[in-house]
Amino acid sequence: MTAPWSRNLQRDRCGVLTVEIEHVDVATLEMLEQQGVDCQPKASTIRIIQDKYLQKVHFSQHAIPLPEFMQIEDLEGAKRAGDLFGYPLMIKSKRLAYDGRGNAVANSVEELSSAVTALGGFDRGLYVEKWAPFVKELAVIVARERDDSILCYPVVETIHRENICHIVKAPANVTWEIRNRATDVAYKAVSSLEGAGVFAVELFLTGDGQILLNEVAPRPHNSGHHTIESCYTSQYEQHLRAVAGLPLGDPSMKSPAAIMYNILGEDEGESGFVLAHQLIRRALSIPRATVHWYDKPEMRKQRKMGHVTIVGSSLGEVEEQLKAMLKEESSSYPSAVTPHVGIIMGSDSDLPVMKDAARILDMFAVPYEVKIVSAHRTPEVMFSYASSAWQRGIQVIIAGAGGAAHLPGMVAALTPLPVIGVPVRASALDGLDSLLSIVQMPRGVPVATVAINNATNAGLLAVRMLGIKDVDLLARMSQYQEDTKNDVLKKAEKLENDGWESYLNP
Ligand SMILES: Nc1cncn1[C@@H]1O[C@H](COP(=O)(O)O)[C@@H](O)[C@H]1O
Repeated sequence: MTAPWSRNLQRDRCGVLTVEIEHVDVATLEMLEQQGVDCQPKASTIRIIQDKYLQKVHFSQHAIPLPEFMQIEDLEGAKRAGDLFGYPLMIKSKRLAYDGRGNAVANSVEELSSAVTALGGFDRGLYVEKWAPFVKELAVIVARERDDSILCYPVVETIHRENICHIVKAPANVTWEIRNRATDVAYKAVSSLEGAGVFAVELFLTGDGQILLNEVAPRPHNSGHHTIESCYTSQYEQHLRAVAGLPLGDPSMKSPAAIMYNILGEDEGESGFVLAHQLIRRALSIPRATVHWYDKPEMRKQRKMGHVTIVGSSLGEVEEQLKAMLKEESSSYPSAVTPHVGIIMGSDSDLPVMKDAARILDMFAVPYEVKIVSAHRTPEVMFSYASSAWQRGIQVIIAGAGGAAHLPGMVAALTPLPVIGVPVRASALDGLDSLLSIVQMPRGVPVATVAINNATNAGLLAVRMLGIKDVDLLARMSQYQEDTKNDVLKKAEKLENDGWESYLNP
């Protein structure tokens, strides 16, 4: 196949690779210019990509699920579409529709003609779409090689305000099944097109779990800006690799979560610049935030002037930091260090035992939280704690309880995180009751159970689990084992040298 975007690759004497781009849309040009690329595009375009109506026809021919649509040429046609699809009705311009431009909603038949006028009239080339009852908007950046091989980036959630992309959350907070479905539709859509490079596939998630294709942008896209900081290969690098016929890079995320916030012009002119700079100042005080300023000469309301990406260990964490950044009076930000381990126990009477897990985590400098959560006395608290822990960035839960110790098992049933159970000796049965309550879990819901009252081992096991993706932590664990061994060797030597009687009565 031919690669529509690049035919001539040249390397100058300094080794700079020039990619001659032949087919490019206006948004790509803007994007490349923002990245400091000098663009001199040729005039030719690909119809299927430039004309959104034809693009939709193309996708429907490939049985890719999308909202119903039809072309309109006059007011009568628009009214017929309204009768067929109902209101609100989405009216779109076939070309040059992006960043909120080229879309208008008619809420009733009376609003049809003003919506059409707002789009520049029927001569612009319009089509209508049945309103998609979406609960979330998702997007997938898909990279396609010159040899047609395809790689997909993680599914993200895009949040729009007045039709303009406002926030992107990566990965999207949806089930694994929905992520797979979204990736599948994105993959099929890009497979049905021609060309090499990255494509942004915008999708609707409906209330009944359907994924509908909204639009495909054949270029790096706002929904992929986060990849610069959060993925092993940014969408820009990937785009160049793809058009240049070089091997594609790894599209997976190197940080568990990222949030991207578009800096939109809040006011015209100088006062808009002042407001944007205040926001940037706040963004710069967030430890893992990166500011991108596009250096556009003119500030206009709602114009994309730059963006901020915050990466972190969970969506909950980066969302909190973004929230703080957007509060104008805010001067302090939630620390980048969120607890990695949750230590929970059924009662404060368990604390003398459970404190040992906290001591170990302190020793290894692992951030943690300690809470009282009872499966029987505060079941609602237990439910919300366990079901939100993952999103908040907790990676391991240590749960201790005595007697009818149901806390670890119930928590394990409510979270995909590993749960370590500590049987606490709390009753007349000497802890055997809690040991059996914790260890005898049904198949499918595992709890790693330590010995009665041995919260120390729970702490150590949590450190080992976290060490899987933290080489420093694993090295410290190895040192701890070395120190423990040396302690024993020293004692053995002393016993050998002093004899047992003076060892016991020094
Ligand atoms: N199983 C259970 C449910 N809610 C609390 N417990 C456990 O009951 C024991 C006695 O709690 P308390 O001292 O508050 O009476 C504690 O070990 C506590 O984990």
